[in-house]
Amino acid sequence: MTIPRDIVPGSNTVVPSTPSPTAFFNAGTSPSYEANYFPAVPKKQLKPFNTGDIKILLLEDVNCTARELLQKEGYQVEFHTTSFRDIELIEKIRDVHVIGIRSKTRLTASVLDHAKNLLAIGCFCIGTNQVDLGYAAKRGITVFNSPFSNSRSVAELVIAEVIMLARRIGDKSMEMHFGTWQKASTRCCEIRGKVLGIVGYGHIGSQLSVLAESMGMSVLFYDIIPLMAIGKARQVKNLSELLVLSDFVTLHVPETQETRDLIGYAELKAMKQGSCLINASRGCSVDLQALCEAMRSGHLAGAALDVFPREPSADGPYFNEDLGRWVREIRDLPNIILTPHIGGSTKEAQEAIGTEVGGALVRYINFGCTIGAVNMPEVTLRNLAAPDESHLRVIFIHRNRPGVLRQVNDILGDHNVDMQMSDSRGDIAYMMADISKVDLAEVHALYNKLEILSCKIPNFLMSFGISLGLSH
Ligand SMILES: NC(=O)c1ccc[n+]([C@@H]2O[C@H](COP(=O)([O-])OP(=O)(O)OC[C@H]3O[C@@H](n4cnc5c(N)ncnc54)[C@H](O)[C@@H]3O)[C@@H](O)[C@H]2O)c1
Ligand SMILES: O=C(O)[C@H](O)COP(=O)(O)O
Repeated sequence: MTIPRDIVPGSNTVVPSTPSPTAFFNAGTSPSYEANYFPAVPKKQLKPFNTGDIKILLLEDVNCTARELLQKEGYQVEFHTTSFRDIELIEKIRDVHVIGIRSKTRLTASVLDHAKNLLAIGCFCIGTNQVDLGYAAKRGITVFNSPFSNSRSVAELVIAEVIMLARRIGDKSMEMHFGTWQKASTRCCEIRGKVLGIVGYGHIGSQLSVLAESMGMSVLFYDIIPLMAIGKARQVKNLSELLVLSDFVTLHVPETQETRDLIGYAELKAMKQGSCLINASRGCSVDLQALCEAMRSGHLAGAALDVFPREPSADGPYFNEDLGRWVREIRDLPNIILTPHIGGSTKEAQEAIGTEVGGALVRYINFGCTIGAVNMPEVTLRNLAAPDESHLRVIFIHRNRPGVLRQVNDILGDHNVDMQMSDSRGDIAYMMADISKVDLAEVHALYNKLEILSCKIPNFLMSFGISLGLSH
């Protein structure tokens, strides 16, 4: 169905001659309603858009697989290798419909408030702690990530680090670079027969468990939920038990309130004399001052850090304060491997992430499908065998309150509803319906009614319509 540009006054949309998905969107909440709880975003005008109107901002050198995929859909893609902060980020995000980021770009509530057109966020990584997920949901903004495409890369890095720490390779390599030949076996050991303690037995932790056992290590793990152990690994009851028994402790937990300073003075003291610590999860999980002291006293034999309390937004020389307090001291200590957050930075992982998150964004924009979303109910409908221009998909995102669906269905009820699905996640509800046999005038009337409803109800977050005939 071709939606003419004059269907809504004020639209700049030019419908391309080759058919492409065409949609409407409308976002906003009633400013007066529970302003403290739900964001008061100014009401936006309902306007038609087609793929050529969709503006996508990709930051942090998101892989070219994603860029190509999104460009192929006809979206306008702006690409940057670095992350942005504060005013620069706010300026960049103001008009875009989609933003793609990795772990560095902080999308806080105050940044999101400036993103008036934002429909979706793609986190081209595993972690989503850099985004205020709850606030995004309250703004009707759907967030996607890649839950496991870089797990193997992180697990391989950790195995390498276990061996490097056991053989003090970081220091020996540095000595050679600076002209010293120092051949010694003192404080060097094999990893065979040693105990690897994994904290967080999710995608990365469990993958690492397999690799470590195949190298002859014994694996213990601690997780807040009971999990099936792989191979001969064994789940321990608490963190203390793991710390006391392990030769190498490695962290693979998400950033949460509970994992902040997970390893501090008491935990380091509980670790075995001469053991090593590896952190490739998030910088805030280890108290660096405590680590410095544990290393200086000789209680710990080594450490590997891939993540830091703060991280620079661009590549190049860094100052200690760019990474957080105690980094200067850590840089001077022996047998500490420092890497610039490269756990997931491999060709394989980045290509897979680009395809996965890029694909999820295309499915969301073109079909409203939220499968894989981390802050929205996961909703989709089966593909129509032969959709034509009379098929329209309507998406209505609203607060999960009694009566809203009835009001939406009162409007849809005037049409032939082929399929419908709605689901909720906490306070957010997501309704998707496919209607058929609608002509252009009816689409116009339907959207007028939905717009009037969205102005009247305090529970409205976002709605859009997709012409299924064109998106196939
Ligand atoms: N260095 C890197 O480049 C890199 C790459 C990928 C992921 N990461 C980080 O690693 C984290 C883990 O990744 P994943 O894919 O294995 O995640 P995951 O969600 O699959 O697994 C995390 C596990 O940690 C457990 N957990 C949560 N809180 C815990 C706690 N307080 N104590 C013990 N266990 C706890 C969970 O139950 C879960 O089993 C990510 O959240 C991300 O921050 C870093
Ligand atoms: O969360 C992740 O996947 C990792 O921390 C990797 O983040 P990056 O894509 O910024 O390297």
